[in-house]
Amino acid sequence: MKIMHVSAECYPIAKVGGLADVVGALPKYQNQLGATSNVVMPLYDNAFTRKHEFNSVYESQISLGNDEITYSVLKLAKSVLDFEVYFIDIKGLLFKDYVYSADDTDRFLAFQIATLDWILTLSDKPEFIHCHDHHTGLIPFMTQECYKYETLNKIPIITTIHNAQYQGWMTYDHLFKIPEFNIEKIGLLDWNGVINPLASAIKCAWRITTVSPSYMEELKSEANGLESLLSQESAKAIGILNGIDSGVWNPETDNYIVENYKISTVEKGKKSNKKWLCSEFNLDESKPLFAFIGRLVGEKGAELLPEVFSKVLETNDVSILLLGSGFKDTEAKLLALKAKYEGSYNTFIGYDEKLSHIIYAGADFLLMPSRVEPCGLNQMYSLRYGTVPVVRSIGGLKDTIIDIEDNGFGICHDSVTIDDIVTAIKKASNFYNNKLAFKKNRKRIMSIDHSWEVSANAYINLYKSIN
Ligand SMILES: Nc1ncnc2c1ncn2[C@@H]1O[C@H](COP(=O)(O)OP(=O)(O)O[C@H]2O[C@H](CO)[C@@H](O)[C@H](O)[C@H]2O)[C@@H](O)[C@H]1O
Repeated sequence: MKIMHVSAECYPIAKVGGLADVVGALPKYQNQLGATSNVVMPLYDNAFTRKHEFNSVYESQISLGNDEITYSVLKLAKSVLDFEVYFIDIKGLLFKDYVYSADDTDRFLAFQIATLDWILTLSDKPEFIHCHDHHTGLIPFMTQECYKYETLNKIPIITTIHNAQYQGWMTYDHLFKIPEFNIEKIGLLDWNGVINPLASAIKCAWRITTVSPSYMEELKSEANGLESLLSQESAKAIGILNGIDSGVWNPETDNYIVENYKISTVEKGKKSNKKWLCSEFNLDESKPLFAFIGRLVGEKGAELLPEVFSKVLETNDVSILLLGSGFKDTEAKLLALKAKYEGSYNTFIGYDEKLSHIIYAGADFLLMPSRVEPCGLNQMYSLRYGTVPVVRSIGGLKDTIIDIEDNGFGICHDSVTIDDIVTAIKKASNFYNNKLAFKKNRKRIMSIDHSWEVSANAYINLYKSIN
């Protein structure tokens, strides 16, 4: 079975969020199941590409409207991953020092066209093309409707929605950049009067998946405008829970963390990591340490955090550490709190992979007060590192975390309000003080298995079900 994943991100090559983690792990686990699964992605100007050498396997030109653009398909000179990655290199357009920015429309249009043009030339074509999010959302339409890709129209296209909030909207000024098709089919691109790549993918892909079963259900009533479309197409849609790469996210072997540990040494291991964090960020290690890691955006409930933290720190004996970036206003408010709560609160604005691993290892609790959470990986990483997730029960969080009061192992709250989040933190704090139960729970959560094996197989079965 030959599968080609098409994605804007892939760990460890280029990561903005959870999409990279999934695309960096799923092909590896599919290969372990006997498939030949690889990835095609843009070549960016980043630390990974500067550190590695590439060979060109194909060179040609695409038309993007009136422009003729030269592109190359590159491969790593020496394979460093457990799957093959093909890079679409377009100088001046894709090859930038960022993944996403204001010029995404042309960049990802060019990426999709170059990818399909190149696949057309392959003698050994993929049997399934697996697209991820709206950056690849026009591929199902183009293979189905564009004349030049007619020979690809028997290849099943699967689209996975990692986040339906972002849809890649573009105005009709861009229509002429899409390779020629029967204009009567224009409705397959349209949603509410604009070209909507995610909506188009939902209409045209052979199968739609979301990254958790609950998120699939929730999208039917809340999908940033796509509710009715998702309900209409629900017969070809399924939710498959993400896994985690247990090779990368393993406290026993993780090279990033201060001291490695396993279930039998969890108390000592976590203590060393917490000590390092508390000394680095001037926090009191005798108090329970609550952490937040993620994009500071509305979906994650991030703009409530400054007020939540103030309320909690006024009356509770806790330490809080935040790692993230996003809304400038939220960043400024979070930074401003530092002076007031010196010694029990700190925040690191930015992206730092190594620090995120140490936080999963050293924190006692991980906060995820998400408004929307298609799956969420942070809670699964934190379980593996013996850190108790404090989550809002939604999407994948609902599918993976059970509250301690329901014989579970995490702390859950129902709504995203300041009061609800503060109450959940207080409940977590009380749980921390019940030392025996807390320690027992750490061992319990570390043994929960969320590795990719099961989900990678679910995708293989999905491909097989297409005929
Ligand atoms: N400042 C920072 N420094 C270092 N690391 C940081 C960081 N901010 C975030 N990360 C890392 O980025 C990843 C975030 O993954 P999530 O799945 O939680 O969220 P995201 O919303 O990006 O993904 C979307 O896609 C994924 C994958 O399908 C879904 O799980 C999710 O619900 C959906 O919103 C984790 O590996 C986390 O450690």
